[in-house]
Amino acid sequence: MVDVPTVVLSSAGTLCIAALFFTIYNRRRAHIKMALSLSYQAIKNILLCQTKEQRILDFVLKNAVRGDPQSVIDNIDKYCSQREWSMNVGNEKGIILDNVVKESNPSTILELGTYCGYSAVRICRLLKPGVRFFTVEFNPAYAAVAKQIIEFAGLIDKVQVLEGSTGDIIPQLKKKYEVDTLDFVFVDHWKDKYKPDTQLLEKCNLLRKGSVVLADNVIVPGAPDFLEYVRNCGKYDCTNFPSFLEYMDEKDALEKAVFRG
Ligand SMILES: C[S@@+](CC[C@H](N)C(=O)[O-])C[C@H]1O[C@@H](n2cnc3c(N)ncnc32)[C@H](O)[C@@H]1O
Repeated sequence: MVDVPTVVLSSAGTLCIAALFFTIYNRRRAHIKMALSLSYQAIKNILLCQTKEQRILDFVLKNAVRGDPQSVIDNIDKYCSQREWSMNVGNEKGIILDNVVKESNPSTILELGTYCGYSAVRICRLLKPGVRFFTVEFNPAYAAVAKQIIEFAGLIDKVQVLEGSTGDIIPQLKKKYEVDTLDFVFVDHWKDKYKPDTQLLEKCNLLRKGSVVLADNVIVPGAPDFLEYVRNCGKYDCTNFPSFLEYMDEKDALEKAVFRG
């Protein structure tokens, strides 16, 4: 015999659980999609005995034009939008990055987080001769792929890939790399390091009045402590550039913080 109160209660319970899952999915949609995509890639890596970054490199070597940075960028975007999601800044935010680089016309640039070298190629293709560009990466496998991609793009003379953690390398920039101050910093490494590394740049006197700090992914994965700091510490003039997460239909943004000196 059907027990009506039990059926009603269990249906209500099922509905509540479904609503809860739906809410969590909606709030964390980008994170869930990324996690699913990365799990699929991890299985593919094991089956093919090759990393995704090596597959990106192979695709570039096979399809892009040697010495043509734009064709390198286009082919990375093609691979990552059509085949395997990757954490490059991507084309939509890349256009904002291009505009901020062009308008600040930098002579000395630091990038925190190289990965496969996509943004390094993207930035360096816009730079006049003689500009110094340093990019920091602590994963040796990523740094090796980045160097090959940068070399293929014809930009190896413009770029110094510094292998190590940002916390170790930033304090060495003045003495070891003869950097006076930085005109432009692209912050795109692990999000919990955005705020401490920005403060480290200040502490090491690497920022001057007008230095531009441009941070990616301030919405997804998000860097709330960094945003709170640059917007409220009184040392920066901030502008937010809303956009979309690389290769996904999810809102993200870049934050530009100009040091007041
Ligand atoms: C989002 S990816 C960089 C993407 C790249 N800027 C682009 O758009 O093509 C972040 C990279 O930062 C590196 N990374 C994270 N924390 C770091 C740290 N503290 N020091 C050096 N590299 C770091 C990671 O290994 C990863 O390759």
